[in-house]
Amino acid sequence: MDEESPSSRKSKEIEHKVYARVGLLGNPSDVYYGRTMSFSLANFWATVKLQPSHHLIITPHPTHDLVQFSGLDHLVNRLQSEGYYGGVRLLMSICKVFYNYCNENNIELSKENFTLSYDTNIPRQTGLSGSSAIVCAALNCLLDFYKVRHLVKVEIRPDLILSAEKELGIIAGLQDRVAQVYGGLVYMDFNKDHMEKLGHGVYTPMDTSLLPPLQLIYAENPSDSGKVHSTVQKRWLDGDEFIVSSMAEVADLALQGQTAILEKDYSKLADLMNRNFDLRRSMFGDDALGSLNIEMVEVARRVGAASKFTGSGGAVVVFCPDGPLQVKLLEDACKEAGFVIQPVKVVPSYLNEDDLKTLSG
Ligand SMILES: Nc1ncnc2c1ncn2[C@@H]1O[C@H](COP(=O)(O)OP(=O)(O)O)[C@@H](O)[C@H]1O
Ligand SMILES: O=C(O)[C@H]1O[C@H](OP(=O)(O)O)[C@H](O)[C@@H](O)[C@@H]1O
Ligand SMILES: [Mg+2]
Repeated sequence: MDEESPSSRKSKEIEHKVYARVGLLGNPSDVYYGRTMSFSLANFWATVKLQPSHHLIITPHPTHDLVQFSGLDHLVNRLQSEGYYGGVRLLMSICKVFYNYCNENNIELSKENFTLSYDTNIPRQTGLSGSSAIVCAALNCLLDFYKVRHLVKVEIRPDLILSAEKELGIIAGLQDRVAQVYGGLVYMDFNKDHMEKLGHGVYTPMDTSLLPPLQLIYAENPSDSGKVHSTVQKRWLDGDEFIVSSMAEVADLALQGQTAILEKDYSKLADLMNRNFDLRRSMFGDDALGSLNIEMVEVARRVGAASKFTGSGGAVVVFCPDGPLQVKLLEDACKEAGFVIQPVKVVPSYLNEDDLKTLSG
């Protein structure tokens, strides 16, 4: 085989950055044929780098995929706080899903190999979609490396990213992946008819400047979306009436929220956000949500702000309807409680021309 010079390999290097996401309204109904409104969060991101190489190599991250420890106590502490998994399995899984999708759709892939590595500053397992940011960035690298971006429709990409996580037994929904493929603020309808007919939801990008200033609170608090969802998913599949009707109400909040945002009716938005969390709490129960997560929501509510989880737990999105003085009160309360608070920065849509050409309609 031809030996390439290091500089020629470097010039073929591909890197993609994908941001965290905030579920603003309607989550977790995306897992249950509902609706959500979510946006891509500029505060945190994951990057995946692809370099052409002789063999196909998945590089473990030096800290997120730690395999060398100072001793047994270090190993055990690490497993207790962060669990067994980092991002390697995510990268492997998206490679498999991508390869199978291309095969099934007669998309020819050249025989070249690559080395994939990743980095992320998205707080780990905090419901900010750290997992799908890594998968989405890797998919973007593969699409460009094999030059098949124009052959894989934008609407299908969130399904591929989700399949990569389902493959690993992680229960998750599409909202994260849609926000991360599209960028910006997106209203999503996962109605069963659409999903069955089209194979994906209906995604409507919205103007991010319609959003009021929002705050993000988070804690170092790994929560596993798969574990959090498992009991509720089982009850939903069994047709549990309370779960089915509550989930339908959660989905309806996103529909009402779309109108509220378009009309800049922010007091309505505040009510919808609060109701969203209250419904989650009644369905999942306090034990599954965890006291620290509940406290993050309550800290905000004690200063009169509206708050809810960004994802399945670990981070909270807050709206202070009374403005900067209320934000200051919230900052003080977070400091006292030991939570990190940051103003939300929203990422504008980042579909490029090739992506837009694949959009149907
Ligand atoms: N920051 C991270 N670095 C490395 N791997 C991560 C990170 N966050 C999540 N993962 C991987 O993704 C899996 C699922 O994470 P998940 O519970 O969905 O968290 P999140 O809310 O961040 O998406 C984890 O078990 C782990 O394998
Ligand atoms: O429970 C939720 O709101 C979300 O949980 C998962 O996101 P995560 O960031 O991993 O907590 C899931 O992937 C989403 O689809 C749910 O809406
Ligand atoms: Mg996740």
